[in-house]
Amino acid sequence: MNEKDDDHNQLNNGKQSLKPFSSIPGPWPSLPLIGTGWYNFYYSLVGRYDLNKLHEFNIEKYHKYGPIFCEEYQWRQPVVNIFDPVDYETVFKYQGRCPIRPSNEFVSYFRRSRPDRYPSVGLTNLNGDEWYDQRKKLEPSIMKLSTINENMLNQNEICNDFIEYLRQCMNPDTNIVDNIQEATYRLSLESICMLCLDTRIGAFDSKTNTQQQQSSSETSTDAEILIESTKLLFDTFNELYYSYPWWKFMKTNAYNNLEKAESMIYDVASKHVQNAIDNQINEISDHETVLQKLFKTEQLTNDEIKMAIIDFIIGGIFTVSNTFAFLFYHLAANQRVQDKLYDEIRSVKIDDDDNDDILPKHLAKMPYLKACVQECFRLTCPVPGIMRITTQPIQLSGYEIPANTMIFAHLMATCRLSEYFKNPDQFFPERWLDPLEKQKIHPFALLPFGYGGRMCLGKRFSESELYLSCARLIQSFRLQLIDPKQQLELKHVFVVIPANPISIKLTPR
Ligand code: HEM
Repeated sequence: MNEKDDDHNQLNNGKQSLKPFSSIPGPWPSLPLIGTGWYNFYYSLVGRYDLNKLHEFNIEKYHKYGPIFCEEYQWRQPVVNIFDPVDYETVFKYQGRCPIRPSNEFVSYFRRSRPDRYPSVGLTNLNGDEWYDQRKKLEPSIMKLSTINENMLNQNEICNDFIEYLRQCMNPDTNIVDNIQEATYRLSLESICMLCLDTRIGAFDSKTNTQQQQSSSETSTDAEILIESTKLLFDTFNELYYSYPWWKFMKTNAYNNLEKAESMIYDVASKHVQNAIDNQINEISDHETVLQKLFKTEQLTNDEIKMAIIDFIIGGIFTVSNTFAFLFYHLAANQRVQDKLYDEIRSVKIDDDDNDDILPKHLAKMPYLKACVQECFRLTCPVPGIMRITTQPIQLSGYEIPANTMIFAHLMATCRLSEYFKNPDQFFPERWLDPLEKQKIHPFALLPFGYGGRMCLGKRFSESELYLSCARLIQSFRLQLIDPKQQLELKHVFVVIPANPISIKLTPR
C-alpha cells in the first residue's frame, strides 16, 4: 500500500450501509473512570478472569459478543477488539506511513527518567516521525537476507553447543531433559548476541539450576542474568499493561520490578555491546555484523546503537525461546509429523553429509520444516495480539471506525477458531502445503510477526534460527513426551508461554 492509496479514505466505500460506532456490541454499562473494567473485575471474583489466562478469556468474549466488540478501559478509552482476518487486512492496509502502536507507557516513563542511559524510549515505543526515522536507520542492519545467511555457520556452531548442552542436561538413565525451556532460553540468547555482536556470550558455559539461581545471584553468569531479567520484565509488562495504572501515582511492586529488570539488562548488555564496539570498530572481517552495519549508519550515536542492540536482545530472547519450546513439544507429541520431518532432513542431507551443518541451500529444499514452524505459530503463537491506533476512518465488520481509535487484533485467538481454520486444535503442517487446503486460509489469518511497515524487525532472523536449530535437533534426536497424553497449557505473561515446564525424552538417532 503506498502513500497515495493511504490518502484514499476507506470509509468512502459503501458508506450508506455502515453501522455507527456506538452500536458495536460489548460489555455494558460503561462506568465513569473504569469504563467496562468492572466486567473483568466481576469475572475475577468468580475465578474466570486471570491475567495469566487472558488468551482464554478473550476467546470467551468472542463467543459472547462475536468477531468485533468494544470495551472501554481506564478513563473510558474505547478499545475495539477484532478477530476476523478480513478486518486485520483493513487495519494493516490502512495504517499509513507511520503505523501507530500504543507505547508501553511504563517503559517510556522509566527510560525518560534515565536520559544518561537511554537516548530515547526505543524503537518499539516510539511513534510518528521519530519512529520512522529510527526504523529506516535500523531496518537494513538486521533485515537483510545476506546478513542472516552469512550468520548461518555461526548458528550451526551454536547448535553444536546446544546439542552438547542437552546431552549434559539429560538424565543418563532415562534420556529425559526436564524443562527444555531452560535450554531454549540459552539457545536464543546466544543466537541473538552472535548475530548482533559477533561474540559468544557463553550461555551454555554453566549449567546452573533454577534453585541455585534463586538462592544466590552471585553464581549466575551474565547470560543467566539476562535470561532471568527478561523473564521478570515480561512478568511486569503483563501486570503494568493490563491492570489499572497505579504506577502513575506511586511506585508499585510491578513498577519496581520493571526498574530492576531494565537496569540489570542494561548493565549486562551494555558491557557486552561496549566490548564488541571496542573490539570490532576497526576490525576487517569477511562479513559485516549487525553492529558494524549500525556503525556505518550515518547519524546513529553510540548510545542509540547500544539501545537498539539491547532492544534486539530483549525482543529476541523470550519470543524465540518459547517458540522453540512449543515447536519441540508439538514434534514430540506428533510422532507422524516428526518422522516425516526427519525423512525430509535426511533426504536433503543424503548427498551432502560431510558434517551435520545445515545451510541456506539445504533449508531451501525443506518445505515440510517450514510448514512445521508455520503450524507451530498458528497453534501456539507467542504474541497473542497486536494493537494499533487508526490513522484514518475505516470500516470493520460493517461498523464505522473513526480515526484515533484503539484497535486490538486478537491474532492468536483467530488461529484457534474453527471459523478460520479447519480442525484448529490439530497440529497439521500439511494445511500449509496442500494448495486446496491453503487457499481456504485467509492470507491475514496468521500474522505472527505483524504486517507492514511496523512488522517485527527480527522476523527473518527468527525464522532462519527456528528452521536451522529445529532441523539440527531432529537430525540428532528423536523427541518424545514422557506422558504422551500430556497437554500443553499456556500462560499469558504479555507474550504467551508454556504454563509448565516441558520435559522431553531425547533418544540419540
Ligand atoms: C518468534 C519470534 C518473534 C515473534 C513472534 C515476534 C513478533 C513480533 C510482533 C508481533 C511485533 C509487533 C509487530 C507489529 O506491531 O506489527 C514485533 C515487533 C518487534 N520485534 Fe519481534 N518477534 C520475534 C522475534 C524478534 C527478534 C529475534 C527480534 C530482534 C531483532 C525482534 C525485534 C522486534 C522489534 C525491534 C519490534 C518493534 C518494531 C517496530 O515497532 O518498528 N523480534 N515482533
